[in-house]
Amino acid sequence: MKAENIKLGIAPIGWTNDDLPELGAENTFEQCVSEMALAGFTGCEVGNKYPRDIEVLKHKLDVRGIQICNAWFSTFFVDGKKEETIAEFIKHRDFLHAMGAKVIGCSEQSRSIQGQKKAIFKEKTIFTDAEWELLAEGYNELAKLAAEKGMKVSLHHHMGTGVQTPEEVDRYMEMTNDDVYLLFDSGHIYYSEGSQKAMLDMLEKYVDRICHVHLKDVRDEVVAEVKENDLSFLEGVKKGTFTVPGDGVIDFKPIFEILDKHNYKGWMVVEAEQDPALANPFEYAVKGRKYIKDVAGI
Ligand SMILES: O=C1C[C@@H](O)[C@H](O)[C@@H](O)C1=O
Ligand SMILES: [Co+2]
Repeated sequence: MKAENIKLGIAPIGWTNDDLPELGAENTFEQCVSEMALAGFTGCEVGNKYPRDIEVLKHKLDVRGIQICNAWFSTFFVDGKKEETIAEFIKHRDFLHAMGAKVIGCSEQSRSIQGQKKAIFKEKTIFTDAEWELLAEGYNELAKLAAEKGMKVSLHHHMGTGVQTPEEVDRYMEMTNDDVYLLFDSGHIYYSEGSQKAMLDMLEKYVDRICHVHLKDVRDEVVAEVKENDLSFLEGVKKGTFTVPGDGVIDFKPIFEILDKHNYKGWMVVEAEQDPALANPFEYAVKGRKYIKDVAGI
């Protein structure tokens, strides 16, 4: 890949999982960001243990050569919470802007089952036509608010949410304006469809409206167990659904080729939530970084 186009980050979720606080409770913020830098990354997303004071956070990241590139934001437009979502979004946008980030990765969490004890393959939420209108209207508005600060808003397609499958991503992309973007997460689309082709088709189709990339690998044998036993998303995470690129079933070479062919400019963020007691986060960060070097040449 063209090194000048790409910045490489890693998410803190491999050290401490905010969705499952018992995973990695022992890992400190300092350990996490030091190990990210030591593994060869220059950016990261934001976790619950990060200091919220902008100057303190900037300092602790600057000395390690790390910058914030994005942070998750939950929207609730379908639940009818437009005003609350927008008020929270503005605070989140301003925090990210102060930290120097250019993108805001959102997820529509209305009726999401990703944090619930429900069978992830059987009980996902489906939006009605009227709910899709609420979603699109909300994201069109977020894009304008992001643009006020020279930023881009994106939606993270995600297991267990109303925007998970290729058809749902198509609908989101069709119903929103061209200044509303997609956050591409290799692991979530592979998990949803069980297919490398579906993952690449989605990337190729929307690459020009993708403004942020999560690199997540998947263990097929864990997905099979999740399906067979009607496990929830988080039960799967604990068992090791996800891992770093190069450690699972996904071939990332064509992902890198598509991004490169279309001159994608931005961040690729390794995001591999798994139990840090079983998968040492530093060692897995090094492993993911080495795979990217070997396969993408950067
Ligand atoms: O971007 C993400 C943020 C996490 O909290 C989420 O559950 C994970 O799977 C993901 O892709
Ligand atoms: Co992600």
